[in-house]
Amino acid sequence: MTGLNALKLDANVVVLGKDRVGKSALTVRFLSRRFIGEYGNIESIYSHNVVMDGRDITFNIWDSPCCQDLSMETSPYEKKVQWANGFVLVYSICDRASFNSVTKLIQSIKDFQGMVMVPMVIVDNKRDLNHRWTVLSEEGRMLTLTIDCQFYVVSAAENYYSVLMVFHGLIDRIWKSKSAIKKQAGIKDIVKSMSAVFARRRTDSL
Ligand SMILES: Nc1nc2c(ncn2[C@@H]2O[C@H](COP(=O)(O)OP(=O)(O)OP(=O)(O)O)[C@@H](O)[C@H]2O)c(=O)[nH]1
Repeated sequence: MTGLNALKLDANVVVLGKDRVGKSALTVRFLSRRFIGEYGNIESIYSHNVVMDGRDITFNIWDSPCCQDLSMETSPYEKKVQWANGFVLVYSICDRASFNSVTKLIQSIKDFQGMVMVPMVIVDNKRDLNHRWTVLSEEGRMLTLTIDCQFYVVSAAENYYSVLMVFHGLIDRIWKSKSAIKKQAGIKDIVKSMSAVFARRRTDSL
């Protein structure tokens, strides 16, 4: 269960994207600061505690092989999406189809979560392979403008800090969205108790 108090947050994060875009590389880079090259096809949930901006964050990061991500009708996918508080959507600059699949993922997440504001970030990975690009970073930037989310250009192979920024940015979004939900729930409680008081007064005066 996720929770929010003054300085503590549990965040369930799902990393999604087409095959071989670097989902595991990105996740492992964040968790261990390392790039190990080959990662296999194992589905894993990693738990990781960090302190960010004075907040105690527990990340639960679900890294799964691609094909499950793109079979959007299946219930494991739906379950995963509903479990998440935030999403890292990855494409590779060398793979145009992976960029197109991010657009589909965004739509499916919105459909399953049914929320207006779903915290997500888009990651343009493998920037070290600039000579093999098929997707311009401007295209990724344009995509984020249409859905109000953050955009990161990274190379999981070459740089730890850019990857760290991805998870930093996402946690900020999750934090804000949870605070907004809490506030809304608070307002609803106040409205409920006021309605109860007025209803009681009406019955008393009859
Ligand atoms: N040059 C370069 N290679 C990368 C980068 N990130 C990942 N790779 C390589 O891309 C390949 C796929 O990386 P993975 O992290 O396994 O990709 P994935 O998205 O988890 O793949 P699936 O598990 O098949 O869905 C591996 O050979 C990685 O070494 C990067 O930033 N630059």
